[in-house]
Amino acid sequence: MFLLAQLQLIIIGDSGVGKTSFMDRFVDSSQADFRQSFNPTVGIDFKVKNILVDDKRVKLQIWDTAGQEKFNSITTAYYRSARGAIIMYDVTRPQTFKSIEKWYQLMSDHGRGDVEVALVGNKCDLNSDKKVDSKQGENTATELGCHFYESSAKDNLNIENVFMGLVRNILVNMPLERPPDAAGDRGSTATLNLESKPLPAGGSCPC
Ligand SMILES: Nc1nc2c(ncn2[C@@H]2O[C@H](COP(=O)(O)OP(=O)(O)OP(=O)(O)O)[C@@H](O)[C@H]2O)c(=O)[nH]1
Repeated sequence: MFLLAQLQLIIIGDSGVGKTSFMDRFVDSSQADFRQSFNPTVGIDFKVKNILVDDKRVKLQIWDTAGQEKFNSITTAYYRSARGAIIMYDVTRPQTFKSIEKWYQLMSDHGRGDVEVALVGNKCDLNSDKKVDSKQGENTATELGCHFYESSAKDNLNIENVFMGLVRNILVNMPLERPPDAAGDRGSTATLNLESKPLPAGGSCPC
């Protein structure tokens, strides 16, 4: 049976942690030139990517939010429609790690009760400047009841694992619609009973 899901995911976290770079890398992994310059997001932006998860077609709409606090009233309005949220910090800036609590609280206040969350420590390519230990990230993820990864948008490390892991966890509990061209009975729905696949071993950065 060919099933289709449309999912909205949102990326939140302090300004400069790498949210835009992370989304851009996922949507276009062949990106030859990593953008070193920093152009803070104004308000909110989104990109779409179709993916195949365990032979199911999924259309992802990824919302990239501005990390600057002055945009919070705009960005939180988008939390409600997100099935999955990536809360990101920068492993070289402890202040961005401290902010996780604030972002998680905002998500709890404005998001869906069943939102699936992934905690991501980005910029793990900057190993010599790393100031937030992987263990701290793991412990916080355990407290929040979510999965933990370290990533590098620059070196394209762990990015696909984050998105695939998040989507798999969402799909386990989600009824999927058959696309009209594949369903004899238009508009009918089918419940997909996906087995929860173990997340890739070692979400931590190998660098
Ligand atoms: N070394 C390194 N630099 C990164 C990485 N990801 C992003 N950067 C750099 O960090 C800076 C900020 O990246 P952005 O992706 O614009 O950050 P953002 O979180 O979207 O920022 P806001 O839009 O203000 O919320 C840019 O100069 C990027 O080149 C990474 O994995 N490694």
